Amino acid sequence: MDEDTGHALDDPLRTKGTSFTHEERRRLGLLGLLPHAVTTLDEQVRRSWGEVRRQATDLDRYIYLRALQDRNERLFYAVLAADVPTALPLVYTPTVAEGCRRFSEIWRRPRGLYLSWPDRDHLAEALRNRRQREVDVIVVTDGQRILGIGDQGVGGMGIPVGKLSLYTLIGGIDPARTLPILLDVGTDNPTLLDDPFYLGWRHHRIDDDAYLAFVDAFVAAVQDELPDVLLQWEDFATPHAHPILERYRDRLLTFNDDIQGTAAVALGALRGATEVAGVPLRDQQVVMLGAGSAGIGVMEMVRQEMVDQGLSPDEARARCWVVDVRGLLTGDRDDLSDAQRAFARDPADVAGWGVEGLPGLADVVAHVTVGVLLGLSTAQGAFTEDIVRTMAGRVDRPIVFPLSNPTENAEARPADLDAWTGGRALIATGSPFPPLHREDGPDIPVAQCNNVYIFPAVGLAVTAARATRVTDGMMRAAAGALGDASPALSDPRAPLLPRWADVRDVADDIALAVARRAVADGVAPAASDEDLRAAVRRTRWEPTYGADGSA
Ligand SMILES: NC(=O)c1ccc[n+]([C@@H]2O[C@H](COP(=O)([O-])OP(=O)(O)OC[C@H]3O[C@@H](n4cnc5c(N)ncnc54)[C@H](O)[C@@H]3O)[C@@H](O)[C@H]2O)c1
Ligand SMILES: O=C(O)C[C@H](O)C(=O)O
Ligand SMILES: [Mg+2]
Repeated sequence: MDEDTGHALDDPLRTKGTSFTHEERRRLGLLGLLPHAVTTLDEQVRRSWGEVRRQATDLDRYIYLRALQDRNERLFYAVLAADVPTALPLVYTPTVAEGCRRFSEIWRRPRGLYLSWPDRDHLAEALRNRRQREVDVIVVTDGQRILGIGDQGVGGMGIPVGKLSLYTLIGGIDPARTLPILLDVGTDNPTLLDDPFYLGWRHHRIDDDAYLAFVDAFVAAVQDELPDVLLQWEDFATPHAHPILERYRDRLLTFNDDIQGTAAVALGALRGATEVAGVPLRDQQVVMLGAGSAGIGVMEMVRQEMVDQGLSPDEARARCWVVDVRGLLTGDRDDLSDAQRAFARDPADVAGWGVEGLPGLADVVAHVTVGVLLGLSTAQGAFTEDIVRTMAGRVDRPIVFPLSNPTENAEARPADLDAWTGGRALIATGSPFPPLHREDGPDIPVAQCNNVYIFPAVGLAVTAARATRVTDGMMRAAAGALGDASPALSDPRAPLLPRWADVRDVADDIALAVARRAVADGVAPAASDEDLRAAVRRTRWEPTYGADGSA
């Protein structure tokens, strides 16, 4: 935003509202425009939390906080920082799902860029109209696969907005340098197409070559305008997610959060879990329910980790089982993508099971000593009592991660998993759940195995280190540093992932590890550890008021 023409009171990046001092009010032409009292940021934060609590529903809290973000960004981030565990589910998963569903109904003010198919010949012009001149991070979606709730069309914008607010809260990226983008290529959601208030382009989705040409044109415009930006792909449908990542990953500073960020957080959580279970990943049989971009992304990294732990690629593959809506991925199926085919089992592996047709999850768990059960399937309740009890009958500490979002899509509820396994299950979920109750001690928080532990730190790392690519090694480094920070490594009763109170410190550690790896991989300028640590510290933006109204 142009600082010279904007009014300090109305510019969300500059305003302090009632915290402008009397001297600033005189100097900035604000005298008389505010009530007399001068409040501190801390008082504004407490007052805002009172307002948040007073709202009737979480959707109302989301609307309140989004409006605050549009009004006064520093206050918004100070509010979030004051109570991260309470704020996170309100601005992010799961409430953001409702915010996306009802996007057109609750619309207030524009934020970010809407690049629509009818404007396809003017994408560069639209990009030049952005309010932020310099941009460190773009999060872009086309709204087709929002969390586990499907096609939300233009309503998908809630996701880039929410993700970028966590880039700032957790990764310290300056909010003035973040840009949410929605590629509006239509929607196939009949409810939205029939909704008189729908704000997107009312048309069925453009697909195939025309879609790819549109994405190409978008990327070309970004490369022209913002060549150094980190471009994060988010919530693209699986048939587009992998091809898009492969198309651009060697040409841009880019990654797909659902594929790579999810893999890194899952591997990080598995570190503490396998440690407590006393069985390293290389000795586990791992089952994934769901063969979409998220599930396959996680299994790729799991397999790579098994190889790093000493297995051959074939031995590692033999420990991986992937089940989708039809059943087990097997080599005789003709409906698998290349990425899925890498996990297809030889039909001979299961021939002796006596199952007619493709084995399902229950069959796999009945015939294999499964130690790790992961869910990225969107299938509510798919980890049934029978399946979990069978698993728990074979292994001492079953590792069970129902990772689908939002809450209602989870494959199981932690309290049920806890009950069915007599408290032996090692659990992490994608969405937040209440802590597990213990008669003989304090409640145990359930780790939220969500890529929010990863992407803000990756953004901080590439910005600080001035990286030009996101390599697989950098994502592995993120997983490793997160795993090292697991509270379960020192206390087997502790959650598998760091507490929210520590998440910003952990992001610094992850960022340092990722930056180091970027230098080692030759995709960032040479720098010592000390330089990188200083760069991470320097890059971090904090939600405080400057000495006057101009900063
Ligand atoms: N925790 C996290 O950080 C995180 C990150 C990314 C994605 N996710 C969640 O993962 C889920 C999947 O995302 P995606 O992009 O891979 O989706 P997707 O729709 O591409 O894939 C879903 C997969 O699950 C399978 N499936 C669907 N119903 C099933 C059923 N009843 N039984 C067995 N398999 C079934 C499908 O065949 C498909 O392979 C979403 O809910 C998303 O929110 C969570
Ligand atoms: O957005 C989230 O909460 C995680 C993940 O990116 C998802 O798509 O579910
Ligand atoms: Mg996502």
